[in-house]
Parts: sequence; C-alpha cells; structure tokens
Amino acid sequence: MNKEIEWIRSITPTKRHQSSLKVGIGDDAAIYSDDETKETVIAVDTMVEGVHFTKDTMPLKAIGHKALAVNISDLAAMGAVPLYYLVSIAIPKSGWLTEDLNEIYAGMKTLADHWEMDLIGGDTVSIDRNLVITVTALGKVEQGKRLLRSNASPEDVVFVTGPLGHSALGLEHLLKNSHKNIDDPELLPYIKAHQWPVPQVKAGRILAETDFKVALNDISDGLASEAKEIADASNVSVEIVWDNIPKTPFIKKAPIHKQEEWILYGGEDFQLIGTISKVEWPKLKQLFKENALSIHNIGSITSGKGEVKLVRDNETIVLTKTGYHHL
Ligand SMILES: Nc1ncnc2c1ncn2[C@@H]1O[C@H](COP(=O)(O)OP(=O)(O)O)[C@@H](O)[C@H]1O
Ligand SMILES: Cc1ncc(C[n+]2csc(CCOP(=O)(O)OP(=O)(O)O)c2C)c(N)n1
Ligand SMILES: [Mg+2]
Ligand SMILES: [Mg+2]
Ligand SMILES: [Mg+2]
Repeated sequence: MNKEIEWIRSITPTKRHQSSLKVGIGDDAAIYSDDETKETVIAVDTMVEGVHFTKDTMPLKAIGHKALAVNISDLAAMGAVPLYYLVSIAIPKSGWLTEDLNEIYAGMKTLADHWEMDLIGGDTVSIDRNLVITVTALGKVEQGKRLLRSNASPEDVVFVTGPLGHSALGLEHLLKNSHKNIDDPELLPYIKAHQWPVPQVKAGRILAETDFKVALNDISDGLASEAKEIADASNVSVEIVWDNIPKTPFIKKAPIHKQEEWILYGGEDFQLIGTISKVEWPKLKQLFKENALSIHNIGSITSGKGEVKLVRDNETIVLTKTGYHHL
C-alpha cells in the first residue's frame, strides 16, 4: 500500500459521533444526510504552486478553473449535482498581484456559473512562498443513488468516460516549455486537457439516475491507482485490457513506456472510471450515446483481492506501481 493511503487510514476515526454521517474518509467525497429525499456531498482538494501548477504550466484563469474543476470531479464521482463552493487562499508575500488573484477567481467563476454553483465563503491568509488554493465543494444526490468505489462485483465491465494520459502528456511539454511558448497544434489538445479539465458531471448524473449498480471513481492520480482504489474498496481485482484503452494516433506513436507512464500513472485526467454488470453495459452504452457522451469498455472485474492486472499481447501482468502520491 502506498504511504499516502496508509497514513490517511491511520488518522481515520474508528468511531462516529453523528448518525447523519453516511460516507466518511475513503471515497471521493464525504456524505451526510438528515433529509429523507437527498444527501449532501462534500469534497475538498488543495492545489499548491510548484506541486500542482507553476506560472509556466498554467495561465492564471486556468489555475482557478482547475482548482474548482477537480472538486466538481469528486462530486461527479459520487453521482452528485454541484451546488456551492468555498475557497481558502494562502498568498505569498511577493510574486502574486491582486490582479493575478482576480484572474484566478475569474477562472473559478466561469466554471461555477456554468454549473450554477455559488461561492459561499472561504479564507485569506499569507504565506512565505508558493500560492496555495483550497476549494471545498458541496453538492447533492438523491437518497439511495450515491455511487461508491465499493460497488464493483466480479464479471462487471470496467469503463472510462474519456481519454486518458492526455493531461500527463501535456504537462510533460509544459514542464520543458512555458505555456506562452507552445503553439504546436498537435500538442494543443493535450495542453488543454492539463490546464482546463472538464469534470464529468453529466456522466455521473446519468449513472446515478439509472437503477444500475455502479462503482465510480474519478481519475486524479492515474488509471492504475484509481482502479486499485475500486479493487480495494470492493474486495475484487480489476483486469484492464491495454488495447481497449482509447488512444489517439499521436499517443500510439510514442514508445510503449511513455504511453504507460501517461495513461497508467500520469493522472489529472479527471475522467471517471467505473463498473457495471455485463447485462446492463449495453443499456448504459446506449444511454451515453443518446446523451452525446463517450464511454469505453476497458476491461472487467474478477474475483480476487485488490489486484490490478494489465492484459497485453496475450500476457497478463500485475501492476505493482500505482500513480501520483504525495507521501
Ligand atoms: N489529511 C486528510 N485528513 C482527512 N482525510 C483525508 C486527508 N487527506 C485525504 N483524506 C481523505 O482520504 C480519501 C482519499 O483522498 P484523495 O486521494 O485525496 O481522494 P481524491 O483522489 O478523490 O481527491 C478522501 O476520502 C479524502 O477526503
Ligand atoms: C508543476 C506540476 N508538476 C507536476 C504535476 C503533476 N501532478 C501534481 S499533483 C498530481 C496528482 C493529482 O493531485 P492530488 O493532489 O493527488 O489530487 P487528488 O488525488 O487529491 O484528487 C499530479 C499528476 C502538476 N500538475 N504540475
Ligand atoms: Mg477523487
Ligand atoms: Mg483529494
Ligand atoms: Mg491524490
């Protein structure tokens, strides 16, 4: 187990005080409810200058957009509708102007307006260096409709809602060359995927509104890591078929170790990975088609104990490495 998850488990409370708490630490977001019809869903994520962005990798508006988008993505992974957000910002003593901060907030506001979310609070503090921005997002899901990582069963289909590895490919170029200097049209979709991730709210809602049993997780740390989270939470194993993972011709041209680095371990794609029974999969595919959304069958669930396997060229290997971790 990676150190980050191990440490989070070590600080996870073993007793609950509040009976309204439905889901605590361990999924994309927490859930509580004292309402008969709906549940409140809450997620928090921090972005740190130098760790999640630099002035060279991200335009100012994109920093704001992404800080909110990653939280909306966690709400989407629970099947929730986004409603409110709070922003805490730690501002370095030099290097960041009020106008810069206004741009970051403008980036957040455009996305918030799109999803009709209200900014309802936050906090402003100073810090020696490196801007830190923490967003808390609140949403709601109908009672009984939340989509947990623990819902996967053997023989289920494993699906993803869109391309993987694009953000990591984009970041690789942004770390070599400031975004102000990249104009190669072939790279632009990947740069955009890194800077302007699109949270898959509509996909999460379609999945929540069906009566299908669906496990769901958003892909922030890479496919291998997020598949492992579903495998662990559901006490099953995941088998990913390499050739079924959607890849652009540009990605396919790269050496296989680069493809693996971006797709399996890169992270920040903010697509959803989920599972559904084989019988219901064709109905789900049709539903996504009717809604002009993409969805791809990339493998299956097997009985097992939390392993993630990769099938390629008639060979099956167990993935031991996971994705991006902070500890
Ligand atoms: N420092 C912390 N204290 C308490 N809970 C935490 C902490 N860090 C992460 N968590 C919880 O651990 C789980 C995994 O976190 P994380 O990997 O950041 O999820 P995600 O990738 O969905 O953002 C989540 O339920 C999150 O709320
Ligand atoms: C300058 C820079 N270097 C490296 C990265 C890559 N990176 C930073 S954090 C991260 C993983 C996702 O962030 P995390 O805080 O783990 O999100 P969470 O899992 O909590 O959703 C990745 C791939 C980046 N985005 N920017
Ligand atoms: Mg998540
Ligand atoms: Mg997080
Ligand atoms: Mg993470």
